Amino acid sequence: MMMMPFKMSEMMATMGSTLASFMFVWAIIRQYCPYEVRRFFEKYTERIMGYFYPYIRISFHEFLGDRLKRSEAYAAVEAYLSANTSKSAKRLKAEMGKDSTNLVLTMDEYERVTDDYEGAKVWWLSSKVASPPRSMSYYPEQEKRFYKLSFHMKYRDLITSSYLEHVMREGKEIRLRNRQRKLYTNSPGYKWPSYKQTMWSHIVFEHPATFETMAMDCEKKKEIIEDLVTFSKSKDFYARIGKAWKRGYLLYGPPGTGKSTMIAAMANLLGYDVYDLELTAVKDNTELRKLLIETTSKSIIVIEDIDCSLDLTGQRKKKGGDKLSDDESEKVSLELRKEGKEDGGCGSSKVTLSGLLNFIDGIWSACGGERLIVFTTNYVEKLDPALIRRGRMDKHIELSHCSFDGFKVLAKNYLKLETHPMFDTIRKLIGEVKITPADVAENLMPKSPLDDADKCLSCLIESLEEAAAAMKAEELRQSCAKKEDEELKHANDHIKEDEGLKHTNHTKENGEVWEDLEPAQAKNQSL
Ligand SMILES: Nc1ncnc2c1ncn2[C@@H]1O[C@H](COP(=O)(O)OP(=O)(O)OP(=O)(O)O)[C@@H](O)[C@H]1O
Ligand SMILES: [Mg+2]
Repeated sequence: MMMMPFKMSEMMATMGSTLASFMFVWAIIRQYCPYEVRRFFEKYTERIMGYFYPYIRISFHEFLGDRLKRSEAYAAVEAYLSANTSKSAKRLKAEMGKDSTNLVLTMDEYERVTDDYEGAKVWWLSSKVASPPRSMSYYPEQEKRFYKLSFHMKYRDLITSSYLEHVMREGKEIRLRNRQRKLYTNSPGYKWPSYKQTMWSHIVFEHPATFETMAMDCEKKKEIIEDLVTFSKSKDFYARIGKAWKRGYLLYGPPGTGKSTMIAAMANLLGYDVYDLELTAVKDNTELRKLLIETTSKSIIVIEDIDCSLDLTGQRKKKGGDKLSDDESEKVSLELRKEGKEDGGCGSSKVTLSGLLNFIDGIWSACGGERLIVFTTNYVEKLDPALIRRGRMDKHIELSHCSFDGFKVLAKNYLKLETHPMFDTIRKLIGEVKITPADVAENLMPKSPLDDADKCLSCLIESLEEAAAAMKAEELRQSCAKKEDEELKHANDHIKEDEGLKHTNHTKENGEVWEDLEPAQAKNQSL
């Protein structure tokens, strides 16, 4: 028993010196050995350490295997750490954020930060390893970045079930908030070369329109905003009622009333991407379905001017307007193909109404979820009722001529005016004439640096007066035309009456006919 302390201290000394020599060897290996040797030692030291080490470690690699796509989990961790730990980290990396307006700070390489979650302490390390150069590799760099999460094994359940879920959820939300939104198109002019797998091409979506800047009735605006926000928060509701999480909007009204502007405002309100679908460039229903599958969630699929996009009956029309038979249609198709005109370009689409209906609410339409489908048209009455029935186009929104409320929004946007002595005149005139918000906006736009608010408002009043005069002249012309029509009709009726008396045909019971006789004379003859 007396020997124990001595033996213990001796043992400790031996262990210490072994560890020191091990560390020394390890330092030399790290410094001078080639990658393969280093990796070999790393593997075995990690295994040995694993037996004694009370901590659990989880790695999140930026690229998994040979995949070129960045790992979603890594990106979520990166976003989470940049938002939650950039205040505690001492070494940070700065990168330009979206819109190139602000800097985003993230942990620098080999930086370690701590995080607390329900009483558990965890450590995050940002690191990278050098991977061996591959003979067939396309990319020259061989650094693989990863995050390592360490925590005590007593928190295993808490961390693996709850903390990681929390990190992923928050990270994804932060990424969504910070991401550059995109405007996609399937137009052939923008198509990727065929080796690219996607059918959509995109640019950054930067439209500045918001509901605040939209000129329209305040109540209607509020209702639309509430509808959109409710939709975006209704994932569970849609799941409960067994309906795909999507909603159709039909925007209709004359040109220049803000249909396209409203789509941009919707995208900006909800933070969605926009897929601008050019139907005439879609070859057939199969291609339409492929396009649908390639859209992501949190997006708006837009078909503008749906009434003139296609003949959505599934059949081509002859020049005279009659439908072609299937055979004739196929013949035309072949001819067009021979002439090289039917290659997916405009006007050669074989998308049918049923294909489009399937696109909107067929089984495939449920993939992805959280999507708005928006149609715009100037002529709602031209559309097939099946296309716009509730359930497909759930909300019909009419965008109409500019009201005084609408004008006030535009005056605030363009001239920073909330009130002005000229507003009364404008209120009176705008109630009498039909003017689109686009026309009002054009009048309020300063045309030279010297144009002030008074000049712009006078310009608008002038336009409104001209429109009022034109409207009165048109009303007068119409009432004159109506009067003339009535007089003409009256005169014609008289003539017909006279002629009716002179030229009535009279038939005897035996079938003989007397013509050009007065009715009384004819009656006498028949007797
Ligand atoms: N309601 C509105 N609020 C604010 N600006 C508007 C509104 N309507 C039109 N504008 C202005 O007019 C321009 C044209 O509007 P927009 O393209 O949205 O009209 P539209 O209804 O889509 O027309 P079209 O039927 O011809 O496609 C926009 O750039 C915008 O500046
Ligand atoms: Mg438009």
